[in-house]
Amino acid sequence: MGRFSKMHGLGNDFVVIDARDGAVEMTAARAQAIADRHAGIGCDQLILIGASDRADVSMRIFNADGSEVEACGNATRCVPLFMGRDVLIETKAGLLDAKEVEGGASVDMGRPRFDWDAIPLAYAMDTLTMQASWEDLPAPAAVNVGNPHVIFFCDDLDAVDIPRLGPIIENDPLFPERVNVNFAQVAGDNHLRLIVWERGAGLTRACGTGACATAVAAIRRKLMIGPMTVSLPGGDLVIGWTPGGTIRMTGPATHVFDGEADWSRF
Ligand SMILES: N[C@@H](CCC[C@H](N)C(=O)O)C(=O)O
Repeated sequence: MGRFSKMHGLGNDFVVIDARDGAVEMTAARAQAIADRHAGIGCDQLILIGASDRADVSMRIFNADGSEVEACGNATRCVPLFMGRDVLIETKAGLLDAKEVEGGASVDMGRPRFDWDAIPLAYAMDTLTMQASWEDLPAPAAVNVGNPHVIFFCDDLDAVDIPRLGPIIENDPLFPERVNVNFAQVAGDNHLRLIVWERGAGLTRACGTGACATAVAAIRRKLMIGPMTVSLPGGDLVIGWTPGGTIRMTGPATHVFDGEADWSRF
């Protein structure tokens, strides 16, 4: 039997497994089976905490479809809660410093990247105002914050058919590694509304890296200067970034319950 914790950041939920002893062998099929909300435990992402010789711990991230990815902002805020202390975390997106704060955590999410081949896109183009269009959506921006994001600043978020457009854009050949699709609306001074269609997980209540990428794109587009509040369906994050610097994300993290499972059954 192996132990796990069920955690979430603004309703973006995780099964977190301590695999520092190397006892859990994770595959795409196993991650997908555990994440299944009907036949498994259920989560948007499965998080595997491992040993690291460069940081306090390492973190591997699997989407609900089994794909292993580089970054997850909401899960990164859960790690200090899971470990019971501030932690330096080794991820495929680099070393991330996560500190507990009242009700959650604050994380340095590193430097965003904007080159077309760093997103990555299939061919060269400006990533601040992309020459790409999908139906009536405005020209998007693209930002890599460890993982790839495309961001649409919409006049009326409620008028966008996100469940239909999200998967079309996620799987467009312009994005060779697929993409997380962010639909944002300016809601006030230093305030954005955001709904995210996540690569490999679909609509989630919140996406931390999506909030970071969208805040950075809003600052690059000179829509606001930050720090800003990003309001997602699951609640609010505060994101700060100054050009050339790293992104600071602060927000809630919640430990729901602990459980035991026989991983060989998945
Ligand atoms: N929910 C996460 C992002 C998880 C990974 C993403 N779906 C991807 O495929 O890159 C967050 O809070 O950032």
